Amino acid sequence: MKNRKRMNLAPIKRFSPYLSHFKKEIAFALVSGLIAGGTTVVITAYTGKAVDTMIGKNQVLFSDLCRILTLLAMILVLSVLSQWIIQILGNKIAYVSVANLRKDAFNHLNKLPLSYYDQTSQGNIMSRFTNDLDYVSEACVAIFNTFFSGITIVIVSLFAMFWLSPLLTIVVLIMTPLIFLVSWFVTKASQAQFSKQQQLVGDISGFVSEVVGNQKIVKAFQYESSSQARFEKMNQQLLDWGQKAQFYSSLSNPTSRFIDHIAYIAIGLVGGLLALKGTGNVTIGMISSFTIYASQFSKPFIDLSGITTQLQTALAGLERIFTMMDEPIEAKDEASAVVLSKTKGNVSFEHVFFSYDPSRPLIQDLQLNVTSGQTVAIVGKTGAGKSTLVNLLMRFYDLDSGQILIDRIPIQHYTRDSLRKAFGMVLQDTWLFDGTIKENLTFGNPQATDEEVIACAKSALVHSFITKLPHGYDTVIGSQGLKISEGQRQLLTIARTMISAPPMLILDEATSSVDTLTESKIQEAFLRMMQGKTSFVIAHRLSTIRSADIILVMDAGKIVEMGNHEQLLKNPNGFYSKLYAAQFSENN
Ligand SMILES: Nc1ncnc2c1ncn2[C@@H]1O[C@H](COP(=O)(O)OP(=O)(O)OP(=O)(O)O)[C@@H](O)[C@H]1O
Repeated sequence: MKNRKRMNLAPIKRFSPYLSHFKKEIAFALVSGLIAGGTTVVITAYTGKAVDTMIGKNQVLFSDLCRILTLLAMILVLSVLSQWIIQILGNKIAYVSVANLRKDAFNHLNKLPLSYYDQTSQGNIMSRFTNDLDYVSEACVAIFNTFFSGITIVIVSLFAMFWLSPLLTIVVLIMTPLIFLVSWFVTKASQAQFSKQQQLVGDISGFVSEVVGNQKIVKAFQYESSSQARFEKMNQQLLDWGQKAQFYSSLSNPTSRFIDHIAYIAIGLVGGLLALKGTGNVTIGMISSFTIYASQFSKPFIDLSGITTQLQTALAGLERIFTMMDEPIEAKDEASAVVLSKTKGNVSFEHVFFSYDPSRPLIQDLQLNVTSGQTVAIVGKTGAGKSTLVNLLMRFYDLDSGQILIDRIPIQHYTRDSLRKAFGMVLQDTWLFDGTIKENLTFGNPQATDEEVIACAKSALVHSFITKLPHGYDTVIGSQGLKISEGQRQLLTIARTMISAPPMLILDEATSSVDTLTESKIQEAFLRMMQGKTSFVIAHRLSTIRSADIILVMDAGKIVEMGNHEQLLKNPNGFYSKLYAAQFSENN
């Protein structure tokens, strides 16, 4: 059986509260729609009357004609004004309600747990906020504009036509479904091409951003010609579909005009016969009014046929955004949760079990006690679970069972914000935003004084670099400003963490892309920052590992060995000894 695509109207119900803020505007737009529809119909009737004042050569009733034309001009102003008001109100209702929905959706997005981001691609999330919501606002504008004036025009012109001539009205009513059907078929054919085109545009922009964002890799692997070929293939496809879409949509105007004209002919023919027979007081003016009524009556139907596919696309967009808004947010803080303001930095893991995917157990029965000021170096092969440990400390994910305690209180008894604030994080991916160096440095502590900022920058060994820049601490960095090296970025993030003065630290030692001098600077800055603070370091440098109070050796989510450097080396067959021999003995 053919699988028919049905319109799912549930998203409209869900979207209606966003429209309900605009009751006044909707009422006003409906009144304006009534005026616009009414005046359009009256204008048509008076145009017919004006024609009837010009019966033939030397038979023009000038005074009547002038009176009708003056009246027509006044009604025309009213009609244009009311249509303009409808458009303004329609735009306002559409764009403000979609802006409110976008705000709520972003607010929800901010509260979603990391697991949602793990499962959903970035492009997918972004397209909901851009394309999908754009379709919704465009469809809203189109619907409001068609709806508010269209409905009244259809109703009033139908009454006017019946009042003038029921027989001619039947002719119009027979033609209207035909006009609607033809426009609907043409729109459907072109929209099918347009939506294929839209999807391909999305694919092309994804491809271009991937190639642009990975230019170094593209160049290093000489991917240019393959990427060019792939791009050209997509581009050609886009051109083909675009041309097809344009071909079908170019049919829309001539076909609906053609049927319109057939309707005119039918009205002229039937009207002429009636006039000749003297049936129903049909006049030439009335026939000319009727041709206009016929096109006014059918226009909203033609518009409607154009909107149905637009509406479908918008509904699909609404559904996607609401699906995202239905995703469960991070569990709220417990009602009795306290703020972790001053911590001594005692951290323990008690029988912690955790897995990202229940079918693949990861952290199993992890036990660890860290006392205030200790440095914990976490080492292990790739995929051992080092970053996972950090994710759990920050409560990015909740445990399957067991407890993590800070100062003997389970972390879920603290507010999430205060818990995360208690840790300063410096990861491999340095994050700096477009802005001045000072703004970047004080991001975590906007109240920091200039003296504090400078002291921390000195301690992070980045002050002299900053002062040599053209505008010192006010130098703008980022895409619009100065480009800085990876090592400098690292030092700036270290300074930023020092300025926000967190009681505990989570560090991921970057090993790549810096020269030896910068490397030793970063290491020194790290050590200064760690002084006296409980620190968890995903460690790659031998010196950090050797000087750590506790070395956690992880494998497949378990702590396989624990102790300090000397203790662990005592077991020559142990995991650490082997790791040490493999990775560090040369440097030693
Ligand atoms: N968000 C996630 N969703 C599902 N599985 C994940 C997720 N993050 C990590 N994993 C899996 O959990 C395991 C441990 O990953 P983790 O990132 O903690 O290792 P790691 O020791 O930090 O590795 P590396 O040194 O390579 O960074 C891996 O098998 C990884 O595939």
